[in-house]
Amino acid sequence: MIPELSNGSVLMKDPQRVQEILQSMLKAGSNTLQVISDFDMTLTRFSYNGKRCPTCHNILDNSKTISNECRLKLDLRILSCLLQLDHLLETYYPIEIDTSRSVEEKLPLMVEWWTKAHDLLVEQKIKKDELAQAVRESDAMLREGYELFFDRLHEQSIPLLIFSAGIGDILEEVIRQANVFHPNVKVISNYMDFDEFGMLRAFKGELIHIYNKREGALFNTGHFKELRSKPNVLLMGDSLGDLDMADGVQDMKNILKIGYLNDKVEERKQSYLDSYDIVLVNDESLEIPNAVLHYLTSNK
Ligand SMILES: Nc1ccn([C@@H]2O[C@H](COP(=O)(O)O)[C@@H](O)[C@H]2O)c(=O)n1
Repeated sequence: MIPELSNGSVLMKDPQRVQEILQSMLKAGSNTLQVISDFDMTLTRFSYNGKRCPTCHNILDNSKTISNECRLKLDLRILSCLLQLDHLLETYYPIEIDTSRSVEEKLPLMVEWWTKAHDLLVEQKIKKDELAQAVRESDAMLREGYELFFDRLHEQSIPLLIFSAGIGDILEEVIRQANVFHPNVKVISNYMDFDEFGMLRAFKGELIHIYNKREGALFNTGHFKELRSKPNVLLMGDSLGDLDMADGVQDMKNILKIGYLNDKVEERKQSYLDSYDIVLVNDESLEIPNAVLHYLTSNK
């Protein structure tokens, strides 16, 4: 067994099954492996020094660049938008992680959250060239060990699909500024549509939220067809909706699912143990995915 799997933050319902999946994937070889990962709160930290870290959406909500400009212009309408975005987070995030509500009950409310937030962002007239500074000034942080994670996947030519219900333009900027946006990384997410003056006017394509990643995966069959020779999947997520991210994979042989349980641990522990092979509780690092990748690529 991988020694790191004995860490205190690691929970497994069936360690024997994890061992079998790992052995089967090792035998198949790392040239048959692809990684599919969620972004917010999976590749990025959930908290740092006791303070919540921002999601892609929050980076814009909290942006000093954007809000300072609004203040300078004394544009109260835009300032009120920023307050409304904060209010949306306070209203809808507790619903997202509420274990007493079913997915069916939450789904329309999640669509409502994403739609209202995107409408408010469009109202703010965000400029494309403000995004890099908003990310630079933000508290967004990739999890500890991210260089090793991204660099090893790149060196070993293992494709990494980042499948996010966040904002693709922001997510790309975060990994670009961290110097890990390597050519083996592909992103499926919500992308901004800018007008000819570089002003945000809409979001492109179908909305991706936390409960429709299956549709998103099936819509992107082209990507998965290209990876037909890679039927072994390491999946990483932080919500139960992330479990659908590999639904487009062609002729899957093995899948190892690693789930970060960041919040409401006691209420959600059992459902995570029932759904993910490895559950990482309050773990702000990529130590376990890195140990798994080290194991799977060690005999190449
Ligand atoms: N207006 C919004 C909508 C969603 N979020 C959070 O973003 C996360 C989605 O991104 P993934 O990379 O995890 O797919 C989701 O968990 C929401 O909490 C937000 O902050 N603001």
